[in-house]
Amino acid sequence: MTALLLDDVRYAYPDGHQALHGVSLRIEPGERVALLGPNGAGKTTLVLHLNGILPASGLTGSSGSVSVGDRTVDPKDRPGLAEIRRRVGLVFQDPDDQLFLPTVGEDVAFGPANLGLRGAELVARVDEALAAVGMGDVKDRAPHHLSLGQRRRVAVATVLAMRPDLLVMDEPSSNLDPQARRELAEIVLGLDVTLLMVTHDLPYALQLCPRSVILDGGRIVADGPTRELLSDTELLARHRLELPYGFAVPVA
Ligand SMILES: Nc1ncnc2c1ncn2[C@@H]1O[C@H](COP(=O)(O)OP(=O)(O)OP(=O)(O)O)[C@@H](O)[C@H]1O
Repeated sequence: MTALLLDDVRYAYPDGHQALHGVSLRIEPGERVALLGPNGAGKTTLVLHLNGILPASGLTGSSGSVSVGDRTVDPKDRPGLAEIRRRVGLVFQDPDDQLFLPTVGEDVAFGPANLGLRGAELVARVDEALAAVGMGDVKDRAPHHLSLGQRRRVAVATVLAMRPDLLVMDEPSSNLDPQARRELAEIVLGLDVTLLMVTHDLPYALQLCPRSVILDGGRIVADGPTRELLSDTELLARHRLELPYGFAVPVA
C-alpha cells in the first residue's frame, strides 16, 4: 500500500494567500524523498497537511485529499486524526518545539504513554527509540543541557517511539556543525522508515534521499532521482536552488 498519497491538494491561508495550487504526490513504503524548494514555496504548508494541522479541504480555496496508508486525513475525525498523528512523525526544525519535559526519557515516553503504554513495555519503547538515535546514555538528562545536535536526535527519538509509518523531518541539518550533521545522516540512513525530508541542504538530500521533489510557487515542478535533478543546473537556477560553492554531484 502507498505510504503517502496527496491528491490535488490546494490550500489558501485565511488571508486569501493561495499557498498550494494542486499538489499531487505518491510516496511508496521505504522510499526516502527530499522536498526541495525556495523560501515561500509552500513546503511547510504541505508538511502541515500531512497530519491534519492544516486542513486539506473545507475552507475557501482549499481542497484535495491526503492519505497515509489506508486512512484519509480528516481534521474533523478526532479518533482518526490521533491515528494519523501516530503514523506521521513530524520532526520540527527547532527541537525545543518538541522537548518540554524535565528529562529526555520523559519526553520520549510522552507519546507512547498517551497511546496507553505502561511499565516495562513503555520503558522498552523509550530505550529502543533512544538507542536508534544513539542517545541511550542521556535518558536522565535535561534536554536543555544537550547540544543542538543531541536535542535534534532526541526529537527524532520522540517521534520514533510512536513507531511511525512516515517520518517527516523539517530542515534536519540546519545549524548543525559538520560532525553533528554527518552523525545525524548516519542515523537516518540506518532507520528502517519511509522518509520525507524538507531541506535547503542539497548535498544532504543527495546523501539521504534517492528521490527528490521540487516545490515552487505551491506547485510541484520536478520529481525524480535526486542525482538527476541536482545535475540540472538550469532547473536549479529556475527555482532558486544552489549547490554549495565547489560542490559537484558525483557521477553515478
Ligand atoms: N499564516 C499564513 N498566512 C498567510 N500566508 C502564509 C502563512 N504562512 C505562510 N504563508 C505564505 O504561504 C507561502 C508558503 O509558505 P511556506 O512557509 O509553506 O513556504 P516554505 O517553502 O516552507 O518556505 P521556507 O523555505 O522559507 O520555510 C508563502 O508565500 C508564505 O508567505
